[in-house]
Amino acid sequence: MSLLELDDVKVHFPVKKGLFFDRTVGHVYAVDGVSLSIEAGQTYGLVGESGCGKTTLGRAVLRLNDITDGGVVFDGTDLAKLPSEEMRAFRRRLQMVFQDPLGSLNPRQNIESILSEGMAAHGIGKDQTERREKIKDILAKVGLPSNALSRYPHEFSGGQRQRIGIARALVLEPDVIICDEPVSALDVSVQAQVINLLEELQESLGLTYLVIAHDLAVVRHISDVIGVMYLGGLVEEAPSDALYAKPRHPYTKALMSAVPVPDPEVEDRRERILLHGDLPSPANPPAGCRFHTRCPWVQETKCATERPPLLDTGDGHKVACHFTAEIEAGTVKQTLATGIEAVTGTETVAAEAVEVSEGETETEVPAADAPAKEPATVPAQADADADAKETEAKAADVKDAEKEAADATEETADATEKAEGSPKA
Ligand SMILES: Nc1ncnc2c1ncn2[C@@H]1O[C@H](COP(=O)(O)OP(=O)(O)OP(=O)(O)O)[C@@H](O)[C@H]1O
Repeated sequence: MSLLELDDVKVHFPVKKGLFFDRTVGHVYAVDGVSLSIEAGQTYGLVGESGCGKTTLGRAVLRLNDITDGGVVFDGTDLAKLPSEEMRAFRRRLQMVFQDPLGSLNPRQNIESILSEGMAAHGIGKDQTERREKIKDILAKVGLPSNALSRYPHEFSGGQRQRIGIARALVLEPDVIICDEPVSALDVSVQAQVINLLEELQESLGLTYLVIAHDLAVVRHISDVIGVMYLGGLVEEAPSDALYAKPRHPYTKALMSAVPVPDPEVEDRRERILLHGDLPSPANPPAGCRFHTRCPWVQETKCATERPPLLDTGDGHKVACHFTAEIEAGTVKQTLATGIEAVTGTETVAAEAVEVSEGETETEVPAADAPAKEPATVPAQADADADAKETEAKAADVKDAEKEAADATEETADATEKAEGSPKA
C-alpha cells in the first residue's frame, strides 16, 4: 500500500460578500478532485503554473487548509476525517519546507531556538542538551557548521537558509516532507545543490517527498513520478522519464515545449506550442475539460461539456483528455490561429502556421517571445469573479501569516498569536 494516498481531494474556498463577509456568493475551486498516491521512499513531483492549486493541495495534506471533500490516507489513516487533536501526532510525521526560507524563519530567533521549538512541542529530546546534540547532527547532515546554532537567519545566504528550513523539518524525524517550491527563491547556481541535498537525505533517511514546483526542470531529476496540474485538477501523471520522453496531454506538451533545450539545433527544430488566453479563474472554471479554453486541439464535441477523467493509457501515463489518441494519430487539427495572432499580432503568420498544420500533428510555430507558461491573470468577468479576486487577495495575506506560523511553531501554543501578528521584520 502507498504511504500517502489522496482520493478525489477537493478544497473549495468560500467567496464571501457583505459588510462582515457573512454571505457566501461563490467558491474558489482551488483543488477540485485530485487523486494520487506516493510510495514510501519515492518522490512525487507536482507541477503546474501559478494559481493551479499546488500549494493548496500540499497544505490540505497537512490539514493547514480545510478539506472540502475526499480522503488523505497517510500510513493507513484518513487524515481528512481525523479530529484536529488526533492530527497532532501526524503533524510531526508530515513536514513542509517552504519556498521563501527567510520569510518562514523568525529573524529574532537563533538557529538553535528555531530548530528546538518544534522538537520541544513534539516531545523530541528529554532536555535542551539532548536536543542540541540532535540539532548539531542534523546541521551536519544538511551541510551547515555546528557554530550555526547561535547565529541568526539573516547571517546566512539564501541556500543556507533553505538548508535551515530543511533541518527544521528533519529534526522532527518526519516520514514525508512536502517541499513547496523549495528552490525557486534561490540563485540558479544554488538550486542544484539544494536539490542534490534533498536527494541525499532521501536516500540516507528513507524520506518520501511531495515536491511542488512551477518549473519542470526542477522536478525532473528528483521525481520518480510527476503529476501535471491545471486549474485544480491533474491532467497527466507518469513516471518522470516517460513524461519527458513523451508528454501526452496538450497542456503537458505546451509546458515541455517552453523548457529551453541546451542544444541550439534541437532548440530550433523542436515543436513549440503556445497557449492562448489567460488561465481562467478558479472561481469560475470552464465547464467540461478545464483546459479546453486554451487547448490548441480543442474539439467542438465534448471538450466543452464533459470533464475527462484521469485515465490509465496503458503506457505508464494517466491522461485526462478526450482526444489523446486522435491528437497523436494526427486525426484532429490544431486550431492555432487565435493563439498565434494573440502572440504575434499578425494574421499572416497565423495563416501560414495553419497551412503548415494541415495534415501534420506536430506544427512548427514561429518562435515568439511570449512564453507558454504565462503568469496567471484573472480575467475580469462577472461580479462573482471580482469578489473572488478580492477574497483571494485577502486569502493570500492570511495564507502568508498562517504559513509562517504553522511552519515556525508547529502547533506550539503561540502559533495562533504569530499567525495573527505582523510580518516578521
Ligand atoms: N485561503 C484562500 N482563500 C481563497 N482563495 C485561495 C486561498 N488560498 C489560495 N486561494 C486561491 O486558490 C487558487 C490556488 O492557489 P495556490 O496557491 O494553491 O496555487 P499554486 O499553484 O500553488 O500557485 P503559486 O505557485 O502561485 O502559489 C488561487 O486562485 C488562489 O488565489
